[in-house]
Amino acid sequence: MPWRTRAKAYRQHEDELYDRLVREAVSGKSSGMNTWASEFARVDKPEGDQSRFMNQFAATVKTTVALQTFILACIMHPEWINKAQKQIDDIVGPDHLPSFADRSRLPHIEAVVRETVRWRPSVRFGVPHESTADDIVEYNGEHYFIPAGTTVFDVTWAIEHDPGRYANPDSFEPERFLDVKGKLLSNYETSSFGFGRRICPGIPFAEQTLWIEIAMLLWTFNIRKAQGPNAETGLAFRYDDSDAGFTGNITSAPRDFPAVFEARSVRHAEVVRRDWENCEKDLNVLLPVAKG
Ligand code: HEM
Repeated sequence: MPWRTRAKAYRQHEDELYDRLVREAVSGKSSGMNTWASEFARVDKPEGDQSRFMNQFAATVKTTVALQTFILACIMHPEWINKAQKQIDDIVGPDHLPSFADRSRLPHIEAVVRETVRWRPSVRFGVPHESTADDIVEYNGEHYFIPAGTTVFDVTWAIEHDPGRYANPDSFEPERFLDVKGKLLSNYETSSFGFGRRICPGIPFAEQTLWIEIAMLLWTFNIRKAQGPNAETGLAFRYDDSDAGFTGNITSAPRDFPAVFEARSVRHAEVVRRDWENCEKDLNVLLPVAKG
């Protein structure tokens, strides 16, 4: 069966599954509880069908925002790129794209993924939760009373930018996750995917997706600022990785920016074209390669 027809069938299957999961979450059937999802969906909103909001949340939070953030980091903090590309070149070589089979031997790419979700978390204020009972929380020797019914935000950005945890938190430095021998530090934890019972269940999927996308992008391209004037203003584009450079409500994505992707060599371009042609012909060619 041609891959587009199969992909359509998968998509339909996925939509049905997703709709069912949303219906069960909204009705409280899945957890037997009065969930945030059901409360949110019950209240009439001018935007209409709330399942669309949830759909959009899952879709946009995914890896898209993190990948845009990664590209902005390549442009604004490029100091680490040579080292990461050297590791890819040493391990993978010039004749094929990286695959998951290389993952354990490319700790630098793993560190780039960790730094991407730390540096500018896609959900920087977390997702609001409502406390179900009175609670007392201890923080830095102080005790705080949180009454039942309080809306609580876990401000991921503040945690990931705590200078007590990370030196120069505003700077993109994947090496912070590596020891002096270039091995991954073992004490990794992140708040970028939330906390506790409702922590993001998509973490392995998100990390794997980001890993393979970042590895392939770095293997293939040099990514740099666009030169020359902005077509709209006639001025050089002003890149911005501050708060003002990001936009969104629950998710926080970089504002649109131009980027140049330059194949690292003629050979790299040939390999990518060859793989692209193969996977255009048959998805079965791509999947085993991606699985490694
Ligand atoms: C870089 C990518 C991603 C980031 C930064 C991210 C982040 C988050 C955050 C912060 C939450 C809220 C957790 C909380 O309430 O404490 C969340 C929830 C959720 N995420 Fe993700 N996520 C990502 C990718 C994904 C992917 C790929 C999937 C699905 C395959 C996914 C599925 C979900 C679901 C279903 C929830 C709701 C969980 C619940 O309320 O029980 N996420 N995510």
